[in-house]
Amino acid sequence: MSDQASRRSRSLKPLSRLNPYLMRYRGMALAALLFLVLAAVTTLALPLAVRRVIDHGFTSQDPAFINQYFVMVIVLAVVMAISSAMRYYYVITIGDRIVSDIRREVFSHVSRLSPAFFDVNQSGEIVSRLTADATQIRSAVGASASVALRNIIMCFGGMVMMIYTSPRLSIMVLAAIPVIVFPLIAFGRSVRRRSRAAQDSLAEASAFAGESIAASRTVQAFNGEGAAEARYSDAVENAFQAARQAVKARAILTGVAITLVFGSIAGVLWYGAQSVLSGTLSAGTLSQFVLYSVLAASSLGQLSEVWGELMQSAGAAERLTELLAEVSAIRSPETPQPLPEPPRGEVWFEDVHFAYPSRPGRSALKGLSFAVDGGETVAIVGPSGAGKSTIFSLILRFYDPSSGRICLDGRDIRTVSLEDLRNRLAIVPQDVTIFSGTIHDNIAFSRPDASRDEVIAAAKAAQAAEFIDRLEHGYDSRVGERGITLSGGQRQRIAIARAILKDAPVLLLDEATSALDAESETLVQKALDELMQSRTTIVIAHRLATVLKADRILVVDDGHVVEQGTHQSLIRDGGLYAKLARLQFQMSHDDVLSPAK
Ligand SMILES: Nc1ncnc2c1ncn2[C@@H]1O[C@H](COP(=O)(O)OP(=O)(O)OP(=O)(O)O)[C@@H](O)[C@H]1O
Repeated sequence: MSDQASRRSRSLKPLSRLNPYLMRYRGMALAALLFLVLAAVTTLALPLAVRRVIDHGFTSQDPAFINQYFVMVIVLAVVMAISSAMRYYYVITIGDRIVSDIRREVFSHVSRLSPAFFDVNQSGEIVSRLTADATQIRSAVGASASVALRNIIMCFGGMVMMIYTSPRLSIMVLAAIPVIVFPLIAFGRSVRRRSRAAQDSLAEASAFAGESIAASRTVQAFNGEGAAEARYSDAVENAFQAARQAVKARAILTGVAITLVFGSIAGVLWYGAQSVLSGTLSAGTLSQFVLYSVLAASSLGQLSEVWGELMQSAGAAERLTELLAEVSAIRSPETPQPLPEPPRGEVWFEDVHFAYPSRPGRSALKGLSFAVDGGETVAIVGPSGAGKSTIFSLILRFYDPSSGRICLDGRDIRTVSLEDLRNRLAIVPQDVTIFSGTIHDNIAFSRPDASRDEVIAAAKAAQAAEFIDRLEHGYDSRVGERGITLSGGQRQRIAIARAILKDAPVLLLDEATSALDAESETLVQKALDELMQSRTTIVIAHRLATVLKADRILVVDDGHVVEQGTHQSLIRDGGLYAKLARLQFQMSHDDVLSPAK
C-alpha cells in the first residue's frame, strides 16, 4: 500500500466532504439528531429510576411509590422506543438520500469528462467507485455514524453520570482502566499479527491448490500428483500451525480480559459493598453506578467496532468526491458563438498539430490541413496509425489541437458550445455500441424525442426495417445485455438508422473493416447511400466502392495529408495511394494500372 493510501485510511476528515449533501437535508438531519439525543438521554435516565426504586421503594415498603416508578419506567421505555424508531428512520433515509444524490452527481459529472480522462482511468474502477464506494458511504451515513454518535453520547453521558453518582468509585474505575486496557491492546496486536500470518499461509495454500487443479492434466502427465500432494499438505499444515498460534493468542487474550475486567469489577464492587455496609453509600446508588459503568463500557466496545467501518467510509467518500473534483479538459466556452444558420456543412483543418495527452511526446497529427465543402463526400485513406481516427476525434472535439484550427461552417469549433457542435455532426463508428434496451430506444438514442413513425422511417431508410419486423416484438425487442444479439451487419444498420434519424449536416463515417457477407454488404451500402445524400460526408474508407464514389480522396500518412485527388488521378500518379489501394482493396495489378475499368 502506498503512503498516501495508508494515510487515507487513518483519517475521518474526508467524511466532511459529505457535509454539503447533509446540509441539503438539514431538517431531517436535525430531527435525526434530536431523536438520537432523546433516545440516549432516556437510556441514561433509567438507572436513576432503578436507584430510587431500590433505595426508597423497597426500604419504605411503599407499593404506591413502586407503582409510580414503574409507570415512569414504562413511560421512559415508550419514549426511548419511539425515539429509537424515529432515529433509525431518519438516519437511514438521510443515508440513502445522500448516496442517491452523490451517485447521480458523480455519474453526470463523469459522463461529461473528456476522453482524455478515460484514456488514463479504467472504466471498471470508476464504476466500482459508483457502486462499492457509494454503498460504503450509505452505511457510514446511515448506520455507522449514528451508532458512533449514539455511543459517544452514551459513553460520555455514562461517565458523567458515574462521576455524579459516586466520584470515589469513578476514580477507582479510572484507575482500573489502564490496568485493563494496556495489556489488552498489547495482546490484541499480537493476535492480529498472528491472524494475518494464518491468513497469508492459507492464501498461499489456496493459490497452490488452484494452480495445481487448473493444471491437472500437466500434473498427471508428469506423474506429479505425489509431489503436488506433498507441497499442498505442507502449505495446509503451515496454515494450521499459524491458525493455532492465532487461536492460542486469542484464547489467552480472552482469559486475560475476563480476569482483568471481572477482577476490577469485583474490586470496585467490593469497595462499593463495603461502603454500603458502612452506610456511606446506598444500595440503590451502587446499583445505579454499576448500571452506568455497564452502559459506558458497552458503548465504548461498540464504538471501537464501528470505528473501523467509519474509516473505510472516509476512504470511500474521498475516492468518490475526488471524481467530482476532476475538471474536464474540454468545455464549452463561457460565451459560445452561434453557428451560422442554415448549416452549410463545411469542415476545415488548418495546420493542425496534435499529440494525445496520454502520450505528449508523440505527435499524432503534424500540420494537417484540408477543406471539405458543404455536401461534398471526402474519403480519408492511409496506413494504420496514420491519424485517420484522430481526425474524427478532433472534429467531435474530444480533444483540442495543440496548435492550428478546426472550423465548422467558418467558426473555430472551440468558440461554439459543445452541444451545438455535436448537434451538427452524426457519426457511424466502426464498432457500433448497442445499449441494453429496445431496438426503438437504440435507434432513438440520437433523438430521444423521436416518434415511433420517425424511428420506423429511419429504420426503413437504413435497410433495417425488414430484420426488425421479423423479430418477435419488432421495435420493442430487447437487445444488448440480456437481450438478443445482433449480427455485425444488423448493428451497422442500426447505427446508420441512428444517424439518419439525427439528420445532421455533417456525417462522419468510419467504415467497418470486418467483412460482411455479400447480402449484408449490399444492404449496408444501400443504407449508406441513402444517408450520405445531400450532406457533407467524411469517411474513413476501407472499401473500393466508397473511394470510387467519393468526390475527393485525402491520403493521410504520419499525421499529414500527402496526396489528394480522385481514385483515377491518384492511381495514375502511382504514389502511396496506388500502393495502398492495391493492398487494401485487393485490386489486381491490372485494375490499378487501368483504373478506368
Ligand atoms: N487515445 C489515444 N491515446 C494515445 N495515443 C493514441 C490514442 N488513439 C490513437 N493514438 C495514437 O495516435 C496515432 C494515430 O492513431 P489513429 O487511431 O488516428 O490512426 P488510424 O489512422 O485511425 O489507424 P487505424 O487505421 O489502424 O485505425 C497512433 O500512433 C496511435 O497509436
